[in-house]
Amino acid sequence: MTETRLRTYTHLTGYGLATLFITMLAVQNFRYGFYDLFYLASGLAALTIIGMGYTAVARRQQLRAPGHRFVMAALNALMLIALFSLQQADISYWCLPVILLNLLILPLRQGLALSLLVTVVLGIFLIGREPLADAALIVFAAIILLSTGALYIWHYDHMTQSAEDLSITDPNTGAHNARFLDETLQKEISRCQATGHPLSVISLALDYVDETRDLHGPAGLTAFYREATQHLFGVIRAGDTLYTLDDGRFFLILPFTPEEGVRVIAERIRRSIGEKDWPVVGRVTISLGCATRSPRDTLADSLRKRTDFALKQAQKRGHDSISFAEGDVIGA
Ligand SMILES: Nc1nc2c(ncn2[C@@H]2O[C@H](COP(=O)(O)OP(=O)(O)OP(=O)(O)O)[C@@H](O)[C@H]2O)c(=O)[nH]1
Repeated sequence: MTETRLRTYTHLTGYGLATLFITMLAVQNFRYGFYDLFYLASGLAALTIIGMGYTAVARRQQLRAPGHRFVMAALNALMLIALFSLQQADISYWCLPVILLNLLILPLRQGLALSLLVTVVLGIFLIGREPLADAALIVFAAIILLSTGALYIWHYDHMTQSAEDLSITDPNTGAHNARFLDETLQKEISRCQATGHPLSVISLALDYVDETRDLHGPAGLTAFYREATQHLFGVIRAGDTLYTLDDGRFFLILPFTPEEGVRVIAERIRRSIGEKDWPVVGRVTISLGCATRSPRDTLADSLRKRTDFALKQAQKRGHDSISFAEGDVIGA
């Protein structure tokens, strides 16, 4: 299940349960003739129903959906205004589920800020009206609810983020992995089609891999890939992204980079890797295949194929060289 769909279900369930609970309160108060509380509950129920409608309408944007902020702000404001204007201590219990609903519906910081505000206002109201022990009990319950809910949601957010990072990161090098490459490259291509900005890519491989593995073992090769990743991160500019592929190749996506630009950066990378004395493996060389997106490259796959072909050309013509998808070669 995607995060967007999960949030849609969570928001619908949260608003749905709140609507059920508040409607029961409305009916109960109507039966006993507490019309003020009946009107208050009806107003709150109307807001939670609006929240459900908004969730359904904006179901594809649930990760951002700014409308929830307004619904929840109105719900909290109505509750606090009623607390002071109706002067009924019973309403203080209604604040408890609202605190939980804030945390469930809003992003953690906003939910926490709103719930803290409700708790503080609730405390001020109760201390002025109720015996201290009763006031302390309700405020304590609100704080327990608030901290448990916030802690749980923080933990969930953290776990989701870690799982997401792990699924797109190569565990050895710390760069992004092949799965994320396809996703990002397709997005970059679509962006270029819309804006007309240039886009270039580089496929990069260590020369004489088998010999290096024989000489220094798989651990030596792994150490080189790790070091080279850090080196490349230092060479490329912000906005460029680096990927390590399963066969030991590196791939670079260079947004806003025209053909002349990719020639500059490719040569810079080739030279800087060749000049460095690497731990374990010592001096090494690399080959690079480069391509700049043409209007024919509407799919990530076609741009990757052209780049891989250019890399093969570079490797065929002698190592320590750069080949461009058009066939130009510079270097050794
Ligand atoms: N994507 C990307 N392009 C680069 C990088 N370095 C150089 N280029 C390209 O090469 C061109 C010339 O780069 P440089 O020789 O460093 O000249 P520059 O005037 O300092 O480059 P910028 O001010 O970064 O545009 C740039 O305009 C870019 O298109 C890099 O790290 N990443």
